Amino acid sequence: MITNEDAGIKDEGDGGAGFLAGCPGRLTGRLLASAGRLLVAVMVVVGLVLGLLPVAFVVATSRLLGQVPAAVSGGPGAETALFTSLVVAAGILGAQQVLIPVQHLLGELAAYRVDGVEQRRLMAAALDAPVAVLEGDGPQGDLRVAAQELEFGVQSPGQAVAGTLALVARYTQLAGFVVLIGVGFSWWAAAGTVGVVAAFRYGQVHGLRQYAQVRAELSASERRIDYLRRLSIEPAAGPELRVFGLAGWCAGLLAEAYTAWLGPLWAARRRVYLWPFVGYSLVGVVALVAVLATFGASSVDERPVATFVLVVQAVLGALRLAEHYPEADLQTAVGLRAARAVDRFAAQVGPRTSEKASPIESPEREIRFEDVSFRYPGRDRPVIDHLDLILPAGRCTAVVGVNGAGKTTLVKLLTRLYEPDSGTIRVDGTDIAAHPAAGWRRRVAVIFQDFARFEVSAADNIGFGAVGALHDRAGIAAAAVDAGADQVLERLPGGPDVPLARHLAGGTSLSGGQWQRIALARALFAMRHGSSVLVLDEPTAALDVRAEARFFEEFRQVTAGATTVLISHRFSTVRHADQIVVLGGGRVVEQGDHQQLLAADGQYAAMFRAQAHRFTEPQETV
Ligand SMILES: Nc1ncnc2c1ncn2[C@@H]1O[C@H](COP(=O)(O)OP(=O)(O)OP(=O)(O)O)[C@@H](O)[C@H]1O
Repeated sequence: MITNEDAGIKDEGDGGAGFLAGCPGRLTGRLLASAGRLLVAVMVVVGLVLGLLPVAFVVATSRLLGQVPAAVSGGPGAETALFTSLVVAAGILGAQQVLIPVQHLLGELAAYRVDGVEQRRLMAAALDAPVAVLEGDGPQGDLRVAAQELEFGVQSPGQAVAGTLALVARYTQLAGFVVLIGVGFSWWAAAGTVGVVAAFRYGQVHGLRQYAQVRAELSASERRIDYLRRLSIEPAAGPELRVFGLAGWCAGLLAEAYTAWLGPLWAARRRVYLWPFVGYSLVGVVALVAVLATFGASSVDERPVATFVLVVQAVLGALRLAEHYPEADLQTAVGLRAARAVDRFAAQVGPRTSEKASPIESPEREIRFEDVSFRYPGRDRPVIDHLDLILPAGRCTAVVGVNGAGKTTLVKLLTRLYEPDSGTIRVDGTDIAAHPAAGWRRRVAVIFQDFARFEVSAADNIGFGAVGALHDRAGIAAAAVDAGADQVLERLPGGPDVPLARHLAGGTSLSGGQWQRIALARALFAMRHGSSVLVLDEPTAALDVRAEARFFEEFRQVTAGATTVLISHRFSTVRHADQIVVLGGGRVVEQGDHQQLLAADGQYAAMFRAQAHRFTEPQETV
């Protein structure tokens, strides 16, 4: 659960809560650097000019009005002076009209650059993250927030940077008007005007920041809405939603989730945004009345018309700056949220590990689990509990056990997707944790129970077993033959290069068993390119009986010399393994070959007989 302190919403000086909110803090500083110094410098200059132009316009038009009496009375050169002032005022107005789109374009460019940098950081961290981090609740929330904001770019870090730079124009303009009031009328009135603007702005910005904080606190609700929305529109659960008549249930849950999200949001909006805004605005109105009363009390006769008009325009111009800034306020209040999420996520992932680590030696004697224990984060009981196990090199070890016994977890430890809490996994005496994980993984080919189905061609799906050898089309074809996937490839409507995703142009889809053969071929292709440890977690669960029998007939030949770990609930295949290990309670409870374990008449024998019984018992006829 992410607290507000974790989320860094209040602190960090990223703008504070004052009317100058949005000014660069540490985080904004880093993001500004991503936009590029030159671009930021140009934007600051454009902002300064854009801020000064309205002030200059007020001066020019006041001067123009001041020149009218002389022009009317026909004084020498008065008409020319009037015309010059008119041209100057029009020029200023024109320059403003030209610069506003320029400011907008530069802002978009800055946002694009900053979001690009953040997006790359996020993707690098996500692809580098240990599975344990990726599966954690907090990191998942951060990933979602960051990916969503960066993808849509509405209130993204880049927009926060663009918004921050847009404030230069606003506050330059305010400073200009204040100077005009000070010089043209009184510095007390100037200070009063600043006070009015500050009060209004504080109400606006403070409220928005509180609102952003509430949004951050509701991220769990947002995630639930996301899940339900995806459930409703994506094809994965579509068939079951329809067959079990779950559409109404899904719609109801979605409505509930929206209410659970919007209720607190609306309440918070009233609490933190509306009422403080009303309060600060009242303060502002009182100060405004005081300023205007002072001004009204002074006699027009005391000052030239031009000065009077100048001050009136300056006061009104400054007061207009007390409004909500659509180009900056929401962006600076919410936009940094994704950048903080990227920072937090990257901090949990730690420094990047090298993909280029050289592979460590293949096992010659054994892979040994020594007193290994492991507990999933948040779980109170260990899944693997002081486990000792030897996997002889070049032999096939089958691992069996009831559902939830920890077989897949064993594979995750072997492939270093998780690290043991205690104990060591050694390859010929060397601790695998002593080397970069990538170096060890290059020796391991694995098919997980829920293997990946990449939305690329069948050939690439196989080639991803050794991505550096993707060009080895003959090897891919041979691996496909070994896995019995050659017929799948041959029957593909557009050949092996059509994408295996129906929503892609020319794409097609495969059956579960066909996919499993592709995944098998992927692991076997990896074996052709340097992997020597083969891990198969339920490799034939989706294969028909003939395909399974054929696979295991050829399996020994294809995997000859490889250190193989085979997890399966099918005892017809397990029985051929050189060694069979029964896992229970996180430890090895039985070990031996098929005959030895049958003779021992323990758990294995009971499980084997139960399964064999199902196939040999005569079926009752009705
Ligand atoms: N990512 C996870 N986070 C928390 N607990 C997990 C996680 N993955 C698995 N577990 C738990 O660890 C235990 C062992 O799971 P594992 O998948 O290793 O079992 P298994 O022996 O492979 O089961 P099966 O035969 O059903 O595939 C189960 O109780 C499961 O709930």
